[in-house]
Amino acid sequence: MEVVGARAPGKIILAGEHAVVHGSAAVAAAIDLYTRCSLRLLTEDESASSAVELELRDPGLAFSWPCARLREVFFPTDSDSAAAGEPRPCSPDLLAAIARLLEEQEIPEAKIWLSSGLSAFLFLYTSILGCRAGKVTVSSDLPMGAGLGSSAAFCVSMSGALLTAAGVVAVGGGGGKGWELVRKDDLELVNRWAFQGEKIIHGKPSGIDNSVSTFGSMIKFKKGELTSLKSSNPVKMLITDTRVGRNTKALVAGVSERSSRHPDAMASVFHAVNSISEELSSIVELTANDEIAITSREEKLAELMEMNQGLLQCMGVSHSSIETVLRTTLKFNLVSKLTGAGGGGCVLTLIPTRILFMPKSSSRIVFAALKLRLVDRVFKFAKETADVLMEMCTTFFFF
Ligand SMILES: Nc1ncnc2c1ncn2[C@@H]1O[C@H](COP(=O)(O)OP(=O)(O)O)[C@@H](O)[C@H]1O
Ligand SMILES: C[C@@](O)(CCOP(=O)(O)O)CC(=O)O
Ligand SMILES: [Mg+2]
Repeated sequence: MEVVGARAPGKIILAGEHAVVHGSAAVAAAIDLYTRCSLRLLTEDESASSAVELELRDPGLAFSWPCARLREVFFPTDSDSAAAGEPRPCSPDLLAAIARLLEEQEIPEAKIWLSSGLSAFLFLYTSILGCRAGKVTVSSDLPMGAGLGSSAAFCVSMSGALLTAAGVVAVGGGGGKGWELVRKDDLELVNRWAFQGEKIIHGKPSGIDNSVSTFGSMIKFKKGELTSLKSSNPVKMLITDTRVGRNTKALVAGVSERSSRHPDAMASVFHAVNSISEELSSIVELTANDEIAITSREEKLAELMEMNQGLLQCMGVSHSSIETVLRTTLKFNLVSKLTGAGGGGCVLTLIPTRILFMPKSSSRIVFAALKLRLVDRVFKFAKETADVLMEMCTTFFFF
């Protein structure tokens, strides 16, 4: 049995990160960068030592767990009791046992952040397939720990591959093309399993990242409810990666701690973010027939992004690297906000149509100047090489 190229996209959050964990609305869109997962169940002949193997192409690491050792940890009392049909959480005891199991692997200290992804992998694999020998290969276009939802894309592509190998999800059942190839019920099952994986990586995820990665397109998300947003006018964003590493779990926990120290003030912040997300989602859905000029629509979007960024600062999740990108883009009258958990990671800059409609040569000059400044600034504090995430031509996302 072989499943090839199950893939799930990363995302940007246009408004509402962190507040969404506390019940506010948020708006997110899938982007054209993917994590891919392939899986081959091994027969006894192929796997003499009978093991579960994982190859992570991007960090360039491979892991292997003997099935007998997995059985001791995951099914100590009886035979395999994987039940792919019903997603369930990983108990704290099991999580602690997985952490001990991972100590047996020699994960390089510089890549220790992979542990949470490996824990999610082991939990999803054994929950869905039991301790059957198999080889899983993962590759990704996404930077990890940068706010573009690599953890969710990892869990969604993994759950999709595992559930397909288990024979629970059928590719082609939904007819149509692309996402429609998998039936809606099956996508929902993939999403629910991926959420259990995200819980291992994020601690307390809202579910927005796995939902937009599973269902694609642009969504509004509030308290576990997803509304699909239809936008006929493209919005273009530049994504800049500050290359300052951070960890979503710690940032989400930090906001919760601030919220328990200042419950009333933080409730007001979350309430304000909710209003911003609601207004932003109605603006992106405006059609060409609505009587609002593109420029005034973009001005409103920019203002909402600016307000959201201020509130993210209030939550304590901005960072000097993010502030540097904000100041740099502001010199060109462009508005930016962090996206994802913040604390470093990626920043979104709204690129208004007025720039895109400039004669080609002058718009190129603006872009070149912007890019140079960003590279220059980002280079200074990150001490890294040229650091704008992608070339201009590939950083525009059309919604
Ligand atoms: N391709 C992958 N292989 C292994 N682990 C991954 C992969 N992608 C993401 N992860 C896990 O997700 C973590 C990053 O998730 P997170 O801190 O939520 O940031 P983000 O989701 O914004 O990239 C990584 O530290 C790793 O544990
Ligand atoms: C901060 C948060 O709103 C988004 C986190 O996104 P990312 O892992 O930084 O890509 C957390 C969540 O909603 O689960
Ligand atoms: Mg994440």
